[in-house]
Amino acid sequence: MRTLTIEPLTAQAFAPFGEVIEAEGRDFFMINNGSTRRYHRQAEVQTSGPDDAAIISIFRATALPMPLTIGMLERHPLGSQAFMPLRGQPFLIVVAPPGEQPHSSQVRAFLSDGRQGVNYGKGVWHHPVLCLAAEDDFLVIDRAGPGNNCDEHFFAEAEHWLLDPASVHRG
Ligand SMILES: NC(=O)N[C@@H](O)C(=O)O
Ligand code: NI
Repeated sequence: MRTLTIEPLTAQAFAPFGEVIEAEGRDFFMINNGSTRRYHRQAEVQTSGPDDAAIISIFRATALPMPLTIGMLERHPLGSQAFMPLRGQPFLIVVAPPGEQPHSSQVRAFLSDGRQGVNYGKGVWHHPVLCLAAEDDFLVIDRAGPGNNCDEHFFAEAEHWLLDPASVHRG
C-alpha cells in the first residue's frame, strides 16, 4: 500500500482545500487600545441557504491507531468546516479537491504544528478529524441546517493510502 507524504501545513500548499488559520507570520491590526492583535478574517464560514446557521462546537477526539489506512473521505456539500486545535498539539489533515468523487491520486496529507487550524471549503473531501495525541480538543465552526451535509466516499482497496506519522521528516 502506498504511503502518503505528510507535508508541512502552509497557507499556500493548503489553498486548493481551504484556509490555514494561524497567527504566525500573518497580518494583524491592533485593537483594544493597543493590547490585542486582531488577525482578521482569515477564513469565512460558508453556508448554503436562508435556514442555515454557522455554529461553534468542541470536538474531543481520540487518536486512531497509527499507521492508519485511509480508505474513506467525507465532504460537506452545504458548508465549510473549520478545526482549531485547543491544546496546542500537532494533528494530521488528509484532504482531496472538491468534486463529485475524490480521486485517490489527488489525496494529500498535512501536519499542523498544533498552533495552526484549517477551514475546509464547502465540498472539500477530508478525513474525519485525526489527532495525534491520545486525546485532543478542537473548536469546530461549521454549518447546521436542513438537508444532508455529509457525503462519504469509500475507496477501492487498491486505492487505499497508508498514513504513517513516523514517515514525517523531522527537520
Ligand atoms: N461528523 C462530523 O461532524 N465530523 C466530521 O465532519 C469531521 O470532519 O471530523
Ligand atoms: Ni468533516
